Amino acid sequence: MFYVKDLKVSYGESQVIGGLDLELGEGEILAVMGRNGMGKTTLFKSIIGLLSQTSGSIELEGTELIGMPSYKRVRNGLAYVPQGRMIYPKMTVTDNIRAGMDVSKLKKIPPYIYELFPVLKDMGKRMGGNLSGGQQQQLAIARALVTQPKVLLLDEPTEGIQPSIIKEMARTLKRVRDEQGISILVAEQVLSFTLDACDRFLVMEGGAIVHSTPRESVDEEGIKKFLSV
Ligand SMILES: Nc1ncnc2c1ncn2[C@@H]1O[C@H](COP(=O)(O)OP(=O)(O)OP(=O)(O)O)[C@@H](O)[C@H]1O
Repeated sequence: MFYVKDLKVSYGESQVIGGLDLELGEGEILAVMGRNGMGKTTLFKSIIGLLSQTSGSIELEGTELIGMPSYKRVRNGLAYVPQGRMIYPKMTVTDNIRAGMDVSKLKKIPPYIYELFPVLKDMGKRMGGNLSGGQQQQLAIARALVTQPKVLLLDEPTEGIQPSIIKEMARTLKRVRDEQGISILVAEQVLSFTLDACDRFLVMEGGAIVHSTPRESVDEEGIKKFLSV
């Protein structure tokens, strides 16, 4: 349902991704793993349309997204939670969630958002910036979900989050997939999290995919080697 084909991305003269292919299946949770600087964020930013020097094909349910500005990609069913979350710190939690609703034309925050993230209901009137890291990550995911995407892109969602909350986030992602039918592409360095959450694993090195394996046959030691410096 979602394909990236022969994706090339450059910053000025330097090509960081040189012809990458990937496929995300219907209802799949796919991990893109790799050390810092291997190109995960560049891949995600180019998929959502934040980088201008991008070529190739990015196709969502038959629609070509290359060349479209980000807001049109979101209207076509992509949602993006960037690394560092980027919630609005001086807006309330409720208004942060509502910020995603222009796209979907939802009038009310759907009940499933609060079923997934009860804390966001309790803290609705607080400023986004006053939430803990884990709560801000939940808020960023909630804001992405109210756009009613087909594909959710998450860039290092566990960064700066406590281990107990990381476990909970893996369960949440599976609920999002199971209950909302959303396919998920997640960039990560934390293997315990992707082992809990993901159906398939890709490893990026130097802007290319160098390893691909389904969850059932994952070689943990092999992936750890890719992740260690
Ligand atoms: N704005 C930029 N201009 C020039 N080069 C960049 C820019 N952003 C990233 N790069 C380079 O592109 C490569 C890939 O970086 P990228 O941030 O995509 O990696 P990453 O795997 O997401 O790492 P991290 O986990 O640290 O975000 C690196 O060599 C980086 O130095």
